Amino acid sequence: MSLLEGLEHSLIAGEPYHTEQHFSVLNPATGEQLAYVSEVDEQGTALALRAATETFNTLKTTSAKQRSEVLWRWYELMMENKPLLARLLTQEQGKPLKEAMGEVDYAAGYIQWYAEQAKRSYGEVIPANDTQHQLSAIKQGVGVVLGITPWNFPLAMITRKVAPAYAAGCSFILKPSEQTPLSALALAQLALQAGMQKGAFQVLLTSDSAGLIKPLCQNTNIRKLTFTGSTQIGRILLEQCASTIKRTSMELGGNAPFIIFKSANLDDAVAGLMAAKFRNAGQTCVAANRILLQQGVEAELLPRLIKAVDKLVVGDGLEEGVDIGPLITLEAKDKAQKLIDDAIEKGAEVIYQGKQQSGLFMAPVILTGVTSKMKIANQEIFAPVVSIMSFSDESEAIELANSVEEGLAAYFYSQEVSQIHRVSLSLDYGMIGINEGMVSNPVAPFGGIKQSGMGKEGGHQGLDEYLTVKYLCQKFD
Ligand SMILES: NC(=O)c1ccc[n+]([C@@H]2O[C@H](COP(=O)([O-])OP(=O)(O)OC[C@H]3O[C@@H](n4cnc5c(N)ncnc54)[C@H](O)[C@@H]3O)[C@@H](O)[C@H]2O)c1
Ligand SMILES: N[C@@H](CC=O)C(=O)O
Repeated sequence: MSLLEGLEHSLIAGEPYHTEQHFSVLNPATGEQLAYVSEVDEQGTALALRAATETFNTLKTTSAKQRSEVLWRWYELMMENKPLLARLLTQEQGKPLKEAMGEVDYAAGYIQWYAEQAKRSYGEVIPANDTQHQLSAIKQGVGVVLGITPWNFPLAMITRKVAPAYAAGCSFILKPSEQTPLSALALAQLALQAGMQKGAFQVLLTSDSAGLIKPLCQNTNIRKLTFTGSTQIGRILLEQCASTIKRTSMELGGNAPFIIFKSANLDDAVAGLMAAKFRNAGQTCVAANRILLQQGVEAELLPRLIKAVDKLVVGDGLEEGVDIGPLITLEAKDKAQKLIDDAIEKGAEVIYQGKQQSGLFMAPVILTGVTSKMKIANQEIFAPVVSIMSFSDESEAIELANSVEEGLAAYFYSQEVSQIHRVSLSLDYGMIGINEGMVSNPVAPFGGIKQSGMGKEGGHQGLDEYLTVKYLCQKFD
């Protein structure tokens, strides 16, 4: 069977699960229906829970080496199917094909990393205070995991959860975004082909996330929830998990400052900003949301920025040469336009406006004179809009940067060694790009602080999210 056949049903205990209720998956570039997928029902959910619980027990009898080998095979299958996966991703999510190819590599990179890390969940021997005891700490899989993922990275946001969970010996039930379920199903089919147990990675499809997820959050068989999405939904899920004291990881929204100091190499800063702002049409959690420009560099920097932005091509991501695909929905485009209008009303100036676009496409916009009073500085724009604020000195830049409730990623450009040291320590963010606009990397701990969430994905830290530490205290006669 081709990878793309049968991507219409939830995948439960290794089989497609058919129901009568359906919802449409649309291509945001063309509006055409890509698939008409079935909604999981209560029976299907119960079946998935049973399979996940049984599989967690089976996984206890597998070695780390066996799980590592399955992950390696899954990685290889992803790479073998890279063009198919990338095309499907562009069709359901909209990002340009070259970015989709990059996401396949990035997503597979997490599987490869955790194939290696699976064998390294070391425990420790603890020196006892006497000679009659041996104390140690071992690590074990946390149990059945529920994962909920967004639409903006339909592959990578899944593999960076499922791969470490499986490496740790956990079974996983995924509820992907209703906008991008097909990539999730394709990933799960490849995992099965790679030899993953049938209940190890199951996918539940629904357009009623709230209805499906609330009882699962309250279910005692599920020991962990890992969520990637907005802060607003993260808050609701934390409340729902409180009754069963579930372990949680929360990868939530950002509002990244991108600070350009006088001492920066301005060509590098523009290149970094283009990557941090325009990847995925601005729809990334780590997108540069507030560009903080030191007074005095505008005259040199802005013409370079305008020149780079003017080269961007907006269009269907499947077309050659396209840099910016459609936004995910009309609401997303309307929201971005409202943020621009509010900023203009409060005194911001549009210094660049690309050619107006129809449908879900949006041309790049550059605004200057943005202040903290404007809505655009206080929420994720999630669109190709560069929003520029200005500051006079380093302490003002840090105060402005830290003035929001989010703390996911921040970026700054400077060539002064002592300034780099000071600013790195002062920014209240989980990830800092220093003279670099792209921080994402499977080998490093990705995650935010403050209201951007808790927990890490990637790095050796990402495995610990799925492990519990058990202390063993053994007495000798
Ligand atoms: N920190 C990170 O690593 C990271 C990565 C990617 C995206 N994000 C954030 O995700 C957001 C964009 O994604 P989105 O629009 O899909 O976010 P969202 O919060 O609307 O939805 C995320 C997921 O939650 C589900 N969901 C929605 N309401 C729910 C409910 N009441 N109960 C249970 N599940 C529910 C959705 O169906 C989707 O699968 C942005 O805020 C972005 O910053 C964060
Ligand atoms: N862009 C992030 C995901 C958030 O949207 C990443 O690179 O992993």
